[in-house]
Amino acid sequence: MGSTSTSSPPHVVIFPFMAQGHTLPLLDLSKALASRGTRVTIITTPANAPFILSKNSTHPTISLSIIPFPKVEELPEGCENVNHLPSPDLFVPFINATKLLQQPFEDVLKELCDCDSTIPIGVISDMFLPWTVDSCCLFDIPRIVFSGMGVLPTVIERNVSLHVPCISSLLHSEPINLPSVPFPLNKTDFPDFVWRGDEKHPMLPIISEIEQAEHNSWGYVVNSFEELEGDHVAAFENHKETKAWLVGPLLLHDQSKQDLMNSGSKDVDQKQFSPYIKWLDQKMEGVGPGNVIYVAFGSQSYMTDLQMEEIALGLEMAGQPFIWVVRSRTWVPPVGWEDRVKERGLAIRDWVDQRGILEHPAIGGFLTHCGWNSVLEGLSMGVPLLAWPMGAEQGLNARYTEMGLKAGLMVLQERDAKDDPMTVQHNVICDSVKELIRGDQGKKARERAQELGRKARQAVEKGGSSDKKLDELIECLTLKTRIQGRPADTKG
Ligand SMILES: O=c1ccn([C@@H]2O[C@H](COP(=O)(O)OP(=O)(O)O[C@H]3O[C@H](CO)[C@@H](O)[C@H](O)[C@H]3O)[C@@H](O)[C@H]2O)c(=O)[nH]1
Repeated sequence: MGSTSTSSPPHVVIFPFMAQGHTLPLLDLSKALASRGTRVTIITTPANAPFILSKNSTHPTISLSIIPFPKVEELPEGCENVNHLPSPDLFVPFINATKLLQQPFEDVLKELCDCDSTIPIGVISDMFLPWTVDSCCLFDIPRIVFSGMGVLPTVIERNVSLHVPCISSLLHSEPINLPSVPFPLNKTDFPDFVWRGDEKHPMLPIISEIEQAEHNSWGYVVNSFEELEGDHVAAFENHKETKAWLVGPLLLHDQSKQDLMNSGSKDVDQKQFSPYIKWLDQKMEGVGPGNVIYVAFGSQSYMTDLQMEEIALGLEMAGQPFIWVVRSRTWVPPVGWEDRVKERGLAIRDWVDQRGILEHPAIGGFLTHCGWNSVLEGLSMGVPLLAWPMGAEQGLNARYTEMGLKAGLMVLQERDAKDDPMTVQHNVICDSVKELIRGDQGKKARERAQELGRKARQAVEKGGSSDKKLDELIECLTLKTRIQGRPADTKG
């Protein structure tokens, strides 16, 4: 058994899943690790590299290792990111294609392990890359899982499978009360294939692979913090049979903003002069703080043109200034709409700096699909949420925000006879926006969001709960390597 060289800094390999909602938090984690003296190698593919480089260019101890994305018949040529899939039906073929990254990934690990100073103390890889656990075993490197979600959805999904034998037979309106969940749920808060009891759903074999790989992994890092979800960590660890480190909100660790300010980098100039930030500055002068509603539904949601139309009309009717990130490639606004709202609305058909928008004092609320990153980003900036879940675990996040944290309101979405969601009408959107920005319930939600934002910032400050957990994670990995010997020492 060899001894750990004290001269080289600990080295962690990070392998994000190719979807912005999964990549962004791991880039934040990379920066947080790098700022603690850890060397980081991020694994990615050619088409994803420019985005990662644009976010990480200021950290000399973070490097990129680029492996080729496989050519697969079912996927459009050059499509290397879930956000560029033309249809959600291609999600499963995309996941299956990523399995072909295993050999090139192992080639990278081999190269790193061949040199004493670059042997990784751990690999942090996304849950959607379950096969990485086998690669890690091959080189005797601990694999740590990152799911992108919070703690509670996992605990809730586990509890429902234990306590509600046939969720699909429940009525939509029937409340589900689960032990250790302090608010009632509806069956449609769960992912579709869970509450519909669809045993042939193509995601099920993938979930089973993910669970098996988690079982063989060394631990879990979670983008959440003790003060938010600490009560549910024991149940989470119990279910996953592994230890969980709550190290979030990861976005708040980001020191690069400060670094950039100090270095006078052009990224800061770009941010200051981005048209929507200038527009928000003007709104601040005109209508004061907390009056603009920010509307965005993450990087993966799909919406009908009819629903887009209702949102446009609802925002117009609400009379509140708004910024709306429009992801649809097909929708065109109703005739005259743009002229009618041009004084107080901005519809952007591009990738925006969501965090930059949310931290602007003009923002008073966030109409969101409740992807976990959006929830954390809104709350970290003290912005109350108007929750409109659209899939995955978002229904659970939405219910938690509204009833558990009391930091948001929900858009009322009716369901048809088959329990499919119906188009939300413009008057519902209008009333919900008005209540969030100007109503009493919105005021209470804002106060709660601001309180949670303060707690979130404390968690990542020096000595805060997430700051300590991150130190502990590096320490445990380093110690494990010291005790067991470096992976290279165990080879032939
Ligand atoms: O123009 C844009 C659009 C999005 N974002 C960022 O992209 C991320 C989107 O993440 P999230 O809000 O979590 O939404 P999704 O992209 O839908 O996330 C997927 O991944 C999440 C984490 O696992 C899950 O909670 C969601 O259900 C799942 O849909 C956030 O950081 C946003 O700030 C931008 O910066 N600019």
